[in-house]
Amino acid sequence: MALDVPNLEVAIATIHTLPQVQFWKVGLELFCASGPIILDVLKDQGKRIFLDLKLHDIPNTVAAAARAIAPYGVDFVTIHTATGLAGLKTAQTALGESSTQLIGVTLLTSIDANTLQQELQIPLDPATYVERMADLAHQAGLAGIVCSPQEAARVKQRCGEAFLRICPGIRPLGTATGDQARSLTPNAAFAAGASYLVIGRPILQAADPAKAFDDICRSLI
Ligand SMILES: O=c1ccn([C@@H]2O[C@H](COP(=O)(O)O)[C@@H](O)[C@H]2O)c(=O)[nH]1
Repeated sequence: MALDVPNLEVAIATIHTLPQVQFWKVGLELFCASGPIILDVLKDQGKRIFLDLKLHDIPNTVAAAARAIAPYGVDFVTIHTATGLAGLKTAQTALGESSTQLIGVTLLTSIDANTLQQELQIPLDPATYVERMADLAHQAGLAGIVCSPQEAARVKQRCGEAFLRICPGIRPLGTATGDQARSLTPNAAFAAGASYLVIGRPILQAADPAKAFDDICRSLI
């Protein structure tokens, strides 16, 4: 679950409201507000951690950032695949013996074909662009990628089962799509080959977040 909340106090309250959640994603908003202390809070409670910092810089800088992140002992950390092969490789090497798995963000799930082709002037459809980025991440030795559930099946077929497909852009029926442009329901996402689903607002903004979480889990059985 995405712990997309504004500060440490709200984060702690949210973790207590949803004790059944075992794997939390800490993103830019919370990490900038709280710093690494939120990681200690989650570790003290035995939770798994996905640190979604989406590194994107020159190879020397992403490697230095990865070296600084390694001692946190999180499960996953993200880097944009558009960093390029050299940056992906140096970041992967910089994590060294750490158990943290490096995950490449291929194409943000908020980007649709029109934005990709007209605004960003990339002459590919999203699925083809994601495939290219998945290939780069695979070649660089990363553990997997973030992609939309709409591309999960193609990436699984291309890069193999062991290469993780972590999918945000998850929207249970009847929930607002918001800024997510390439989404699927939880059930359809797993059926398409997602290894992990990342879900934030459909649970956090529900009238009863614990019920929303349980309903999603039940929909997967
Ligand atoms: O391509 C991406 C990469 C990361 N995210 C993150 O996932 C969650 C999704 O939250 P929702 O509220 O369920 O939309 C959020 O933290 C994003 O930063 C993504 O959506 N797409």
